Amino acid sequence: MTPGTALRQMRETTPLVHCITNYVAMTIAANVTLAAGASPAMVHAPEEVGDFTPLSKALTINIGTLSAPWVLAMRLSAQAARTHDIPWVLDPVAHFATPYRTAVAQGLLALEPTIIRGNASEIIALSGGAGAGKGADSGDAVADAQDGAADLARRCGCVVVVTGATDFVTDGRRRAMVRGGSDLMPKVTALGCSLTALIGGYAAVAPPFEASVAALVHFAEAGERASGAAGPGSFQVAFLDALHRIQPEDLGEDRLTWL
Ligand SMILES: Nc1ncnc2c1ncn2[C@@H]1O[C@H](COP(=O)(O)OP(=O)(O)O)[C@@H](O)[C@H]1O
Ligand SMILES: Cc1ncsc1CCOP(=O)(O)O
Ligand SMILES: [Mg+2]
Repeated sequence: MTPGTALRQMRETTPLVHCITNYVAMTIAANVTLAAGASPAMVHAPEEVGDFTPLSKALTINIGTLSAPWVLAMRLSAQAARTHDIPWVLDPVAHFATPYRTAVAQGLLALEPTIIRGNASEIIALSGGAGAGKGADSGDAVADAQDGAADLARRCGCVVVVTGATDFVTDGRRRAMVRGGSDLMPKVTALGCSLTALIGGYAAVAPPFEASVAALVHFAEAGERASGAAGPGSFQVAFLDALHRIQPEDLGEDRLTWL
């Protein structure tokens, strides 16, 4: 499925995306997902996620701001997604930073995410390498994460997305890069988390690899359109507008390079 077709289907069906994300990201991730064309719901109480996930067309789990009840909710919803065959996306924010975070990420990995999306430092560490990341921001180049990402994809039977100046996506067999965006994107907090939520929206209507590519192309196009902004503040506004204004025919596959 092409990115344009995926966007058309997402907008026609406005899939409900169950998002468990962090306190920093909640508003922008919801706005990004809405602007692009899906319907996000931020639901994280352990008491209700087991009932809510099965109502959704996709689930996204982001470990940015953890605490024990959230971790329980993450596990319960990932288990529900597996039981009901709902695609789910893992965003392992800074999972290497503390033993607690590492253990939570490994526990979620065992629940077989459909797609993993992280920056280069996160994916290098998740694939067993030693990255330069310290917190939520990457300290590594996407190129250095590619082989580890492909190994991780094969080992986990999932699609792995590595983001940065140029993005990379692999299912362990196919490898593609997506170019575009703006160097203002890493200056706005939680855009990576927002991309994870949007990948959920696309995963509701397209197979995991194609869904990932479509979300990356949509972000790359919107980032480029907003790149004339004076700084990160007005960029965020222009980026949301661009996500909304982009039409299926704007999502050309010319941004994609097969490796
Ligand atoms: N230097 C850059 N140039 C263009 N786009 C970028 C750049 N850095 C990050 N992006 C884009 O920003 C989005 C978030 O990616 P990233 O910053 O890697 O995630 P995270 O916020 O999780 O660290 C992605 O769409 C990515 O393509
Ligand atoms: C700053 C911060 N701290 C904990 S989660 C978070 C947001 C990270 O967002 P992203 O990974 O998209 O930059
Ligand atoms: Mg991130």
